[in-house]
Amino acid sequence: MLCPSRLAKLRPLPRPLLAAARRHRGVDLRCAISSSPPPPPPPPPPQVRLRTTSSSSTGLGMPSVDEEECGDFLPWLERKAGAEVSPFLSVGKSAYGRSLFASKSIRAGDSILKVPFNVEISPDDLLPEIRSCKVGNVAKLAAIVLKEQKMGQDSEWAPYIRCLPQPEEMHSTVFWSDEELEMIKESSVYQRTIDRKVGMEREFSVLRHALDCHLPEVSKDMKFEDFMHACALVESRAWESSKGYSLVPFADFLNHDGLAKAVLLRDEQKQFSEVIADHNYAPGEQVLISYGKLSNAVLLLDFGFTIPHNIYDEVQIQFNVPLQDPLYEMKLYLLQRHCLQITHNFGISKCPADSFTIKLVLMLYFPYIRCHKFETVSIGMFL
Ligand SMILES: C[S@@+](CC[C@H](N)C(=O)[O-])C[C@H]1O[C@@H](n2cnc3c(N)ncnc32)[C@H](O)[C@@H]1O
Repeated sequence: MLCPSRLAKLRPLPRPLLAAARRHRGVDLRCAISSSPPPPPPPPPPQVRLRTTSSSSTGLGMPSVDEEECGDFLPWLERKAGAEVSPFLSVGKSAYGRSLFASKSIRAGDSILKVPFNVEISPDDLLPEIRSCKVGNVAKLAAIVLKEQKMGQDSEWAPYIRCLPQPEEMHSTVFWSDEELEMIKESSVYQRTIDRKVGMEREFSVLRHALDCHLPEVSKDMKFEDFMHACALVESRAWESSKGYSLVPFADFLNHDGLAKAVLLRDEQKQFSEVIADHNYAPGEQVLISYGKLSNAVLLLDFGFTIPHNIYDEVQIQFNVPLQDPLYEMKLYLLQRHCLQITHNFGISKCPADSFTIKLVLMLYFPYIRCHKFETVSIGMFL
C-alpha cells in the first residue's frame, strides 16, 4: 500500500542464493493444518535483525564491490542523477545476491540514499501504443526491461540492466519445475503459481502482438522465458509509484529484513526516493530494509525466498459456515474477533456451497491457544 507522498511498498511483488532458496522449497506451508496434536508453542522469534552469514557481509571486513558486472554502475548512476546518490553505501554481494553495505559508519536517522525519480524506469518510458496495451503494469514494465536488454550497450540503462539477476539466479515459484512444484501442491502458493503462469502466457501473447507492430526489433526472437524473466525481475524489485510501478536503480539492491523499520520513502514533491537508517551500522555491515509485512507465501511467490520465524506469516484455510447455521452470525463474529486477522487481499469471500475462504495471520507464539478458544476453528485447522 502506498502512502501518498511517503511510503512505497516494494511490490510484492523480492531472492536468495540458489542454495538458500532450494533449502526452503520443501517448506510445508500447511504446517498449521496438521493432523498430529499441536506441538508446544515455539518460543518467540529472537528480536535480532537478519544478517547474512557470508564472510563478505558479516561486517568483519569491507565487502568488495562487484567490479566485474557493476564497477561502472555507481559512477553511471550519479552522472544520470546529476548528484551523489549515497555517501554511505557500496554495492557488493552477500548470501542474498547483490546487496548494499555501509561504506562508513551510519547512524540511525541518517538519510542513506536518495535516488531522483529521473533515473527510475517506469511505464512512461514506453511507446503510447504499447502503454495502452491490455496488460498489467508488471507486464508493461517487463516490456521496457526486454527492450533495454535487447539494446545492450546502447541502452541508456545498460550499467543497471547488466547488474540484474540472470534467469538461473531467480527462484520465485514460477521458475520451479513440475517436480519441485509438486512439493507445495497442497499450499495456496501452488495454485497462485499456476494462475500467475497462465496470466503471464496471456499477457505475453497480447504484448507480443503489440511489439510485433510497434517494436519488431524487440519482439524478434523473444521467447516466453524471456518475458517470464523480465516479469519476475519486475515482481521482485519494482516499487509502487504514481506511474504504476517503477524500478528504482540502486535502491533495488537492498535486501529484505522482516523486522526492519526502514522502508523506501517516496517524496512526490521533491521527486526522489529515500531511505532513512533505522539503526546504527558499522562499516561493512549489510543494510537491509523492509519490503512490507509479507508472508512467506508472498515472499516465495514473488521474491523466491522465505524467512524463518516470519512474524507476518499466514495460512489459508477453508472454513464452512452454512448460511442456515443458527449460529452463523455468532461464528463469523467470533472468527473475526478471536482467531483470525483478516487481510484485505483475501478478506472473507463467499465461495460456492456456502463456504468461506479465510486468510489468517498466524499468531506465531500461541496459535493453538488462541484457536482452542473457538473449538470449531481448531477442528477446522488441526484435523
Ligand atoms: C529487490 S532485490 C534485492 C537485490 C538482489 N539481492 C539482487 O541480487 O539484485 C530482491 C531479491 O533479493 C533477494 N533477497 C532479498 N532479501 C532476501 C532475504 N532476506 N533472504 C534471501 N534473499 C533475499 C531475493 O532474491 C529477492 O528476490
